[in-house]
Amino acid sequence: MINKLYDTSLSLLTDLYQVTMAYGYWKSGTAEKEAVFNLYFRKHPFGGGFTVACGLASVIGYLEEFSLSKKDIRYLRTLTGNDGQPLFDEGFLEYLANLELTCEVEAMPEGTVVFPNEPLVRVRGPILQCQLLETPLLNLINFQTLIATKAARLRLVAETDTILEFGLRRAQGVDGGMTASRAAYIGGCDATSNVLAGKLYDIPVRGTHAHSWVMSFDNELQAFETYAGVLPNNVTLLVDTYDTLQGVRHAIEAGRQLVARGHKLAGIRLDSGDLAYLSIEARKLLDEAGFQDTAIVASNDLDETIINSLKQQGAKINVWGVGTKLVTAYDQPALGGVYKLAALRNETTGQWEYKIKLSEQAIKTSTPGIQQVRRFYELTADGTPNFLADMIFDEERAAEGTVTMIDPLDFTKRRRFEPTHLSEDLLVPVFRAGKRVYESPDIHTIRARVQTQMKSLHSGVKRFVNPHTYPVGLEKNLHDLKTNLILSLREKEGVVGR
Ligand SMILES: Nc1ncnc2c1ncn2[C@@H]1O[C@H](COP(=O)(O)OP(=O)(O)OP(=O)(O)O)[C@@H](O)[C@H]1O
Ligand SMILES: O=P(O)(O)OC[C@H]1O[C@H](OP(=O)(O)OP(=O)(O)O)[C@H](O)[C@@H]1O
Ligand SMILES: O=C(O)c1cccnc1
Repeated sequence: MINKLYDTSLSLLTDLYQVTMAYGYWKSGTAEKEAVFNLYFRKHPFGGGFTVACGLASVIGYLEEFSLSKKDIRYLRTLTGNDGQPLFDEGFLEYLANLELTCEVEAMPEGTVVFPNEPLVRVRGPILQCQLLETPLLNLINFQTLIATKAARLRLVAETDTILEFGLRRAQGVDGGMTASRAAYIGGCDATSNVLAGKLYDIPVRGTHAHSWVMSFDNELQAFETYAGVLPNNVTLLVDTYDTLQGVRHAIEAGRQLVARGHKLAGIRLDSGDLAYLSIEARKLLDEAGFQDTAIVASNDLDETIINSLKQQGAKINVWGVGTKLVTAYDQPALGGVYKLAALRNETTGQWEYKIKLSEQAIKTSTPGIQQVRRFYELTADGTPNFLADMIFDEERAAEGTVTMIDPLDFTKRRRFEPTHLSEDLLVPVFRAGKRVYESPDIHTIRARVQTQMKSLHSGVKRFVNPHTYPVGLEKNLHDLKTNLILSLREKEGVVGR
């Protein structure tokens, strides 16, 4: 998908330090060592209790296209160190020029509801390759996941109302706008004003008109009549250019002419003032004039908090136009996803060596292992799954039979699940030996997945204020492995430090 936007190789879309480390691995003869990296985040965005995974389609596009072009190599050749000498030698550049990805990639399908510390993507392969992918994978997953989550929050408050994404004009550049439009649709918006996103991603496009249309006429009524005459099948009139309620009366007049010609007044749009009061008054005027089916669209710096408040005030708004605060994730501009080394194969013994990054903060200590996530659920009376808990386990050390899941922040909190318990493993194979083995569902299917996943989440987890923490634990073998690694590392580092 991103490759549709850029007519250039994106293989250098990485941080320099990934390339210098790759050089280091190559030079020291460890480039082919088999490694496992997990991509995960530590904290839900927006103070929420859930996150919606998004961006895998871009990751797949990136990985499938990965190949350093002659121009890429020529550029790398120009890079110099602080002595003015080339950073990389020719042998390495030749290695990169011929590099084909051979990694295995597992990932959560887009639209999956995910939780802190769960791998959204797992990459296994030669460490040099895994390392180069750190930055692009984070770039592609972090932002899209953030926006899909924001949109899912909007969907929660908007309930069955229509949400239009209007963000392109204030998005973070071209790519920010394009990927935000896609992620916003996946998260729960119904359509976008972004025409290129409509074309490239098959998202429905919708829109009204701007104040300039009204201002370009001698008077508002003339502007409305002309618009209705030109586009009788797409008439949503912006009524607040001069006086909102007077604007509604003008819209009704233009609407009557439309009806006389066999068309309808689809909507009016409010873009300023007290949206609760104005929508209630506008609704009365429209209903009294027989325009019960005419929708009231509202826009103006909306977000989930304002929409929630407007609903509580009894606002009569059916369509929410949300731009800036959605596509820029205004209140939290980044998801803090990270990509950490979790295991390295010892070439002599053939065994995995588990890796961990220690931190003063327990939450920042990474979890080792070739991780998979098992989601336990039950079926409610109407057959809807009800998610109970997620268990992170090491695929190569999974316990047989009854499993014990341990809360990573409090080892005394444990849950047991019988092997017969309903469950689903969330990471699916995406690449095998560098070849794609997974077909991304179409965007509408991904969007529908978000809503079915959200239905399976307990309402407390979806609450905005002090949400309930969904249980995510480590399977006992993985918990023990992690604890022992921490203890032995502390001991080792302590000895070195003395
Ligand atoms: N009844 C309401 N309750 C809560 N928030 C509201 C209500 N009505 C409008 N808002 C929000 O309050 C903010 C008001 O924006 P602003 O200060 O720009 O006022 P305005 O009347 O829209 O002026 P402007 O013409 O400059 O856009 C917007 O984010 C809007 O969505
Ligand atoms: O407020 P957002 O959520 O970003 O939604 C998009 C905004 O873009 C348009 O305004 P415009 O760019 O004409 O400027 P305005 O902010 O002065 O209305 C539209 O009228 C909305 O107000
Ligand atoms: O179509 C609209 O009403 C629209 C589009 C972009 C931004 N604001 C409004």
